[in-house]
Amino acid sequence: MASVARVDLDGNPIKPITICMIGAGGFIGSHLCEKLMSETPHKVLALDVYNDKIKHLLEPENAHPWSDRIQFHRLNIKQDSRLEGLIKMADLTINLAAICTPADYNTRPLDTIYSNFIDALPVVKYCSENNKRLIHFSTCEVYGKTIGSYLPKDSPLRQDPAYYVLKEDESPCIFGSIEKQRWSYACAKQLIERLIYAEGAENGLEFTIVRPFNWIGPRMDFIPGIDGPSEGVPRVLACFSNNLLRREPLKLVDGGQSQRTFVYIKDAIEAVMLMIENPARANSHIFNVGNPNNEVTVRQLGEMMTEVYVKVSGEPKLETPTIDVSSQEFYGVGYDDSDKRIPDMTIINKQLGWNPKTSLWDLLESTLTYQHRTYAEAVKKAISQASATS
Ligand SMILES: NC(=O)c1ccc[n+]([C@@H]2O[C@H](COP(=O)([O-])OP(=O)(O)OC[C@H]3O[C@@H](n4cnc5c(N)ncnc54)[C@H](O)[C@@H]3O)[C@@H](O)[C@H]2O)c1
Ligand SMILES: O=C(O)[C@H]1O[C@H](OP(=O)(O)OP(=O)(O)OC[C@H]2O[C@@H](n3ccc(=O)[nH]c3=O)[C@H](O)[C@@H]2O)[C@H](O)[C@@H](O)[C@@H]1O
Repeated sequence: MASVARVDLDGNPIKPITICMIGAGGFIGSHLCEKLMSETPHKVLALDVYNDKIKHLLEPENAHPWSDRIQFHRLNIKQDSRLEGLIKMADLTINLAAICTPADYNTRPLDTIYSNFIDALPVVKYCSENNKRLIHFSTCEVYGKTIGSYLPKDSPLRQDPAYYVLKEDESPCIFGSIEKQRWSYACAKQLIERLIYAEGAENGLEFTIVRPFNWIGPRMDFIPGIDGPSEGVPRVLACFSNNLLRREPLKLVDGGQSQRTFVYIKDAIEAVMLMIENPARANSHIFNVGNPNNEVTVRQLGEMMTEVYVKVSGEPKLETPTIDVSSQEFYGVGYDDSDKRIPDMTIINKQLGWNPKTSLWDLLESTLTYQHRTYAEAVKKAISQASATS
């Protein structure tokens, strides 16, 4: 490790710690492990059922300088007696494990609720009982819909940020009716947030809750039929990437009118690093982590991804680059949507001085360059094999 002492935001030296990272093999976990290995002296106990996305960090033949600082434990937290022991061995637990693809919320609501609430319970309990710090990954979906979405379409108040900007300590959580099973995920995440908050208030649990706002980048989800199930529906970045790779129109659900703010995974990881290394500033807080400057409708996202992909692949644009599909057709019964998601940044700015840097165009350019490099050949091969057998 570099001999220059690393210091926290208050100028104090940072002591190396051991982190129990649950869900370390996923999209966010893989980027966090990479950062911790390449830039810090911390140790990681990486827990997951899969490790494909962190294989490059684990392979001994690469003889990484960090090989004694990362240890993979293949386990399912639903049923594994090793969990408490691993939490006890660490100074900090980070829980990322969850079902978090919207296509599952209304079609597998029980698995969604169990994964996001019931399975997270023992993690909270073991942290609380053993006096271990917890960073828990929640979601911006806990805000649900904006207050403004209930105003008449022509109301001038819809333009007033008071009706749509989402604040950790003020905004309500507005979900649809129970038949709209889309909200099973948000509701389970909300309840685990309330439980963690209560453990802090009643039993002194040291916790930080993260609410990511559409973090995107390389290694997010999967490309159906290549490194995931052919019928699987990942999140929008991977859906649109898959369409672009296969040269088929991007599907805009209900006209692509919903709005999102997208933040580059590498910017967001900087925020998590600040939380890890500044416990006194991060404990007992809930943080929005997003990029309010990168707002687009899903239609605009599709158009921008199409332009960027032309640039990175050198392939011409399709004559019909997008098509509209109904949400019922795409996701099935019980789907509903968040209309707009702008994170208020006051708390994370004040506590951690964090700001996102990367524009939407730039983050799409680096991400789609990765998608093209990683998948274009495999997709071509899969298409030619399918046409040979049909
Ligand atoms: N990516 C985002 O923008 C975003 C936004 C909001 C919230 N989040 C939250 O952040 C967390 C991580 O998200 P991600 O995008 O990295 O998702 P991901 O699906 O890529 O990663 C989750 C990982 O958890 C693992 N996991 C799930 N259940 C498990 C179990 N029972 N035992 C062991 N491992 C298990 C999965 O195998 C997967 O590798 C989730 O809690 C998600 O709800 C992410
Ligand atoms: O990433 C987040 O911050 C959170 O929000 C996501 O929810 P959402 O943004 O609705 O999920 P996406 O699949 O990324 O969809 C974004 C929008 O694109 C639309 N979409 C998706 C896929 C597609 O092919 N076409 C399309 O129009 C969806 O209907 C939705 O309006 C997921 O719930 C979580 O991963 C996470 O908690």
